[in-house]
Amino acid sequence: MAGEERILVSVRLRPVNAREAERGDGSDWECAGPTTLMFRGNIPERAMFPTSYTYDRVFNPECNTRQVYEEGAKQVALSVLSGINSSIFAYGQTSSGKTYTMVGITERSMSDIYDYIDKHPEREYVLKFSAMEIYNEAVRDLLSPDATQLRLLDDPEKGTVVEKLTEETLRDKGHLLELLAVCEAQRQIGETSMNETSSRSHQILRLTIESSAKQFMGRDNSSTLLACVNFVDLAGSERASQTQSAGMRLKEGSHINRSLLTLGKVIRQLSKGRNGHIPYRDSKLTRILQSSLGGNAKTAIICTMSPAHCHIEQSRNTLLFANCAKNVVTDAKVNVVMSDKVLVKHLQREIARLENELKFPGSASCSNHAEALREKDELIKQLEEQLKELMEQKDTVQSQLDNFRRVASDGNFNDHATRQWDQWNRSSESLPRNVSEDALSSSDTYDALYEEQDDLGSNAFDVSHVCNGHLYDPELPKTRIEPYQPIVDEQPMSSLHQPRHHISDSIQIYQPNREASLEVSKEHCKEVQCIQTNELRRSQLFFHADRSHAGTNIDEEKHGENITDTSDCAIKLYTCDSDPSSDSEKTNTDESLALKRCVISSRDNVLTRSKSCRASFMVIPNSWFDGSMDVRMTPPGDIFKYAHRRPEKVRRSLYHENSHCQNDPTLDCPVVSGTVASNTVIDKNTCNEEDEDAINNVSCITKVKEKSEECCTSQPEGNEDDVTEEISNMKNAKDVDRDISVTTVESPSRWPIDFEKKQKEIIELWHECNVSIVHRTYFFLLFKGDKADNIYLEVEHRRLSFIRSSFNAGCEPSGTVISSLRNLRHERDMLYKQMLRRVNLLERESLYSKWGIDLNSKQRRLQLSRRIWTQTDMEHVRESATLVTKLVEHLEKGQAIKEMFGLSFTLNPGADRRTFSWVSAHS
Ligand SMILES: Nc1ncnc2c1ncn2[C@@H]1O[C@H](COP(=O)(O)OP(=O)(O)OP(=O)(O)O)[C@@H](O)[C@H]1O
Repeated sequence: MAGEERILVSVRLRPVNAREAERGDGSDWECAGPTTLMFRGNIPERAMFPTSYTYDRVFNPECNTRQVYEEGAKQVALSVLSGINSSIFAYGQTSSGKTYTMVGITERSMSDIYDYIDKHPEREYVLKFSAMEIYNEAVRDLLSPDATQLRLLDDPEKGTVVEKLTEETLRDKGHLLELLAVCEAQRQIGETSMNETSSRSHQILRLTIESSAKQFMGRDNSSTLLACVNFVDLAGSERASQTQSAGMRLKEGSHINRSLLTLGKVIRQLSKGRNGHIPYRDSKLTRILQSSLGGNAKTAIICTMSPAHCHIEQSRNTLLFANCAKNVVTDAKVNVVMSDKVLVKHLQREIARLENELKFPGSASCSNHAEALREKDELIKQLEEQLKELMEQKDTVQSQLDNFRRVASDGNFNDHATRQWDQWNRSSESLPRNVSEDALSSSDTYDALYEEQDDLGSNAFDVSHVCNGHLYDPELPKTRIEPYQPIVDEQPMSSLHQPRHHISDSIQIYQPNREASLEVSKEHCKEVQCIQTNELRRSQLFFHADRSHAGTNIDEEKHGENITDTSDCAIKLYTCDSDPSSDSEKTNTDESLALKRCVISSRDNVLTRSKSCRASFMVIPNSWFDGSMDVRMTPPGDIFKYAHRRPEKVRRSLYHENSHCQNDPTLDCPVVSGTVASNTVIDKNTCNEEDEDAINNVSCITKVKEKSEECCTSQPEGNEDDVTEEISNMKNAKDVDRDISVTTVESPSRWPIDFEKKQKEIIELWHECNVSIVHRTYFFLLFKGDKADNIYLEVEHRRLSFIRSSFNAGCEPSGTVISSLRNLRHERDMLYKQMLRRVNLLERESLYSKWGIDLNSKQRRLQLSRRIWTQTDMEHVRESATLVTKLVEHLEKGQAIKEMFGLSFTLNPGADRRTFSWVSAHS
C-alpha cells in the first residue's frame, strides 16, 4: 500500500496579474501538455537554460484550484485516512499564488476527509487540528493568542515535536473551518512591494487523524491508525534583495530564506539519495517537516510560478527546486498503532459498549438489531412454511370431504366407502384391534367434523375432549379401549378421514372386563381375514344370487362385504318388490337413503352368516352401513328364519300351507288359525281385516304347522328336515308361557298381563342381544297389546331367546357380537346425525336434562345418541322410541307394517309390492 515513492511535483502558473500586465510583462511560459512546461521567452542567455521542463503535472493559468487539488494533491492528502503521513507543500516566490493554491487545497482536502469518514461508520475517527507559524525561525502557535515561541522537542517515537502546540480535537467540519479562520487571522502578514498581503512566514496546518474499528475484532483486526497531513504554505522563496526590503523586512527575508535554503539543501540531498547527511536540523522548517521530506510520508509539492517575464530568475529557481524535489524518494508507511496502551484503551471501550448494551437492551448496536431481525425473519419463514403445510392439509381434507359428499349425493356412497374401507383394511391388518360398540365406530370423531355449534354449547368442538374423554356407554359396560390404542372398525369412512384415527384412538370407554375386549379383538381379526379371502368369490356369488334369489346357501361373509352391493341392492330389491320405479329413490337425501337402509335392515334381520367365518346366522345387523345383510338372499318376509336355507323352505311351506289352508275345505279356515290369521293380516291382498280376529286360533296354527310339515316332505330339495325341526322346536318349546296357543287362546283375559310380561322380556332381550334400535322402536310402537300381535311377540321372543342362549353358550363367534355391536353403534351415529335436523333445541335440551346429560358438557347430542334404548324400564323405552320415531321419519305410528318383522308367510311378491314400498312410503 505504501513504500518508497517519489514526491509528487506539480507546477502551477498563475495568470498574469494586473500589475504585470500594466508593465507589459508578457508570459514567458506555457504548458505544452499536462506534464511539460515550455519557456517561450526571448532572452539573450536562453541557450544556457533548458526551455522544456517536465513534472508530474503542470497547470496552466486557466486551471482552477480544484483541478490542481484533484490532480496534484488529493491522492497524497487523503492517504492520511489510511494511516500514512502526508504533506502538501506550496513552494514559490512571493505573489506566485502559494496561499491562493494552498487555501483551496486545504479546504477541499478537509471536505473530502469528512466525506470519507461519513462513509465509514464502522470505524471511529478522532481528528485533531493544530497550526503553527515559523516566522524568523520562531515557531508560534496559530491557535493560541499567545505569541510565545514554541520549542521543538525530539520524541524518540514521534520525532520532532512542537512543545505546547495547541491541538484541537475537532467536533465537526464547521469547527475546523472556524479554526482555519483563526489561523488566517493570526498569520503574520507583511506588505511587500510585490505582494500587499505577502505571507512572511511559513505556515503549517496539521490535521492528525486517529482511527480504529468500532467493534473489537481481535487483536490483529483492531488496529488503530494514526497519521497526520501537513498543509504547508511556505513563505516566498525570492531573495531578499528582490523584495527591495530593508530593515525589518530584510531580516525576515534572511530568516525565511534560511529555512528555505535548508529546505532546498535537504531536497537536493534527498534527491541524490539518503546516504549522506541530510541537514534537517539546520532550520525549524526542515526539523518540523523532517518525516515529510524523504521519510515516512507521502509528499506533494506544488510549485507556483508567475508567468511574467520580470520573474524569470525566480521562476527558474523554482523550477530547479522542483526538479530536485521530483527526485526525492520518500518511504511512506502505514502507521499502525497497537501498543499495549492503545489495546487496553480499545478493550476498555469495548467493555463499556457491552455493558451499555446489557444495561439498555434497546440501545443495542446496529449489528445486534440486524441479528435480531435475521432471527425474526427466520421465524417468520418457518411459520409461513407451517401455515402452508396446514393449508395443504386443510385442502386435502376438504377435497376428501367434497368427494365424500359428492359420492354420497350420487348414491354411490357405500361403493366409495367400501373401496376406501377395503383399501384401509388391507393397509391396517397389522394394527391391534379392540372392539366395542364405541370402538366399532369411529364416527364419534368423524361426526365431530360435522358437529354443529348449538350442540357444542358456547364452546367450539374440543378435540381434546374427545381424545381424552371417557365416554361412558351404559349399554356397553363390557369393553374398554385402552388409551391410545388404535381403534379398528369396519366403518368404511374411516379411511376417508385419517385424522379421526388419531382422535378416536384416544377414546377411553369404561370397561370393567378388559379380557373380553381382547377376545373380541381376536375374533374380529379372524373375521376380517375371512372377508378378504372370500371377497372375489362373494361378489361373483352375489351376482348369481341376485339373479336367482336362490343364494341362501351362499357364503355370506358380512364383514368387509361390498356394502354398495348389499345396501343398494337391498333397497333395489325392496323397491323392486314393492315398486318398480325404484330410481326415484335417488332423489332422496343421503340421510334418508341411509335411514331407509336402516329400516330395511331392521325388517331384514339376516340370520345367516358365512360358515367359513363361523359367523352366526342369528346376528341382527340392522345397520345402515351393515354389509352383512344380503337382502337379495333374504326376500321380504323371510325374517322368520332360524337356520341356513331354512327360511326359504319355511316360506315356501307356509305359503303352500296358507294356500292350502285357504283352498282346503278340510281346514277350518273360518275358525282361523293363528298362522293363517297372521298371513291374512300381512298379506292384505289376500286377506280381509276381519281375518285378523282369528289370529289367536291355536288349532289353526297347529294345522298350519302340520300342513307345513306335510308340504315340506314333498319338497324336492330335501331340506324338509330343517323345517320340521324348526316347527318341532316351536311345538316342543319348553317354555309354556311362550306357547302361542296357551297364551292366546286359553287365557284371553290374561293377555294384557302376559303382553306386558312378554313385552318386558323382549325389551330385556333386545338389550342383551344388541338388537337394532330402529327394530326395537318399530316393534315397540307396532305391537301395543293387541291380541293379534301375540304371534309376533312370540316369534320375536323365541328368536331373541335363541340368540341370547347362543351368546351365553358361546356358540356364537365373537365376530357376531362384534358385528351386532358395530351395527348398533352405526345406527346410533345415524340417529345422532339426524338429531340436529329433526329435534329442535328445546326438545334436545329437555332430553339432556331428563337423561342426565350436563347442559354444559360438550358433545351432548352424541351423548344423547349413546343413551337411546340403553335402559329397560318402560319410561326410558317409551322416550327412546318416541325420540327414534322423530329421528327416523318413516317410523311414525301406523306406517310401519307388521310383515317387516318377517311374518308374511304368504310371501306373495305382488302382495309384498303393495304392502311395503319404501318409495311410496317416502314419497
Ligand atoms: N492561479 C491564480 N489565479 C488567479 N489569481 C491568482 C492565482 N494565483 C494567485 N493569484 C492572485 O495573486 C495574488 C497573490 O497571490 P498569493 O497571495 O497567493 O501569493 P503568495 O505566493 O502567497 O505570496 P506571498 O508569498 O507573498 O504570500 C493574490 O491576489 C491572488 O488572488
